[in-house]
Amino acid sequence: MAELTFWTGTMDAGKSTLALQTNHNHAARGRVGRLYTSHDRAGVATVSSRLGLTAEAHEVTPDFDFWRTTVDALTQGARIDYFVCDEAQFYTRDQIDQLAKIVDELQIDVFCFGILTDFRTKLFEGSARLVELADRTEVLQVEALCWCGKRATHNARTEDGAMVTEGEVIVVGDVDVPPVDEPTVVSYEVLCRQHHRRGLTAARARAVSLAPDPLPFG
Ligand SMILES: Nc1ncnc2c1ncn2[C@@H]1O[C@H](COP(=O)(O)OP(=O)(O)O)[C@@H](O)[C@H]1O
Ligand SMILES: Cc1cn([C@H]2C[C@H](O)[C@@H](COP(=O)(O)O)O2)c(=O)[nH]c1=O
Repeated sequence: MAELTFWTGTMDAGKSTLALQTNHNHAARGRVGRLYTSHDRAGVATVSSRLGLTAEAHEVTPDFDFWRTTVDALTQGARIDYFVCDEAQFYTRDQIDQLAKIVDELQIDVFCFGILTDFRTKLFEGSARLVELADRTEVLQVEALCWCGKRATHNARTEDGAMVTEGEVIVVGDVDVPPVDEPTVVSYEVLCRQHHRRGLTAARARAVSLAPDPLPFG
């Protein structure tokens, strides 16, 4: 029986690496797959892992129809055994519905990878629908860590090291710390819930710890 699987974790947890490994392992056994992604940091129609691997993929835009494209391909004689779908948080609710239908009606395995929540801690549309529909939702075993050493569970968006909670939902970016002298750059940092709640990023925690102690006399 084909399955719809959702692999999730914070940014930098290893999802794209696992997506590429999954594709490699299935292809190595002669299975025929298609790789999909949306808004990858490395550019359009690319799946990229921070470990250096990249692969060509099909770009999923909001109007892309998985069902129609797949039925058309099969009708024209193509063989498809599985899909690997990276950055699935950016897919629409309808697109996830189409993927579930493809699993059930066409017996094609669908492996999805994506983050669960955005910088405001709200579920992404695609991820919410995947949690609702997937046969299995798995959390990646490799732990991304907060600066305090606890498991990171949330994705913070930062500007000049300070956490922000307002803005567009989709802003492509990385978890690298931007150079201090650069103009305002949107970046991301993974945090534990406590530090996300308090807006306490690594830069802010460092600034607080370096602040001089108040004098003992008033
Ligand atoms: N220099 C490195 N050496 C070893 N592992 C690394 C290195 N750089 C990144 N990684 C691993 O790659 C992971 C990020 O992989 P990636 O697939 O890009 O994550 P995601 O798609 O979840 O954002 C990190 O959590 C870390 O385990
Ligand atoms: C939290 C959050 C993230 N994004 C973007 C930033 C990255 O380009 C991707 C996540 O990629 P990764 O492979 O999991 O590191 O999503 C966003 O647009 N909005 C957000 O709230």
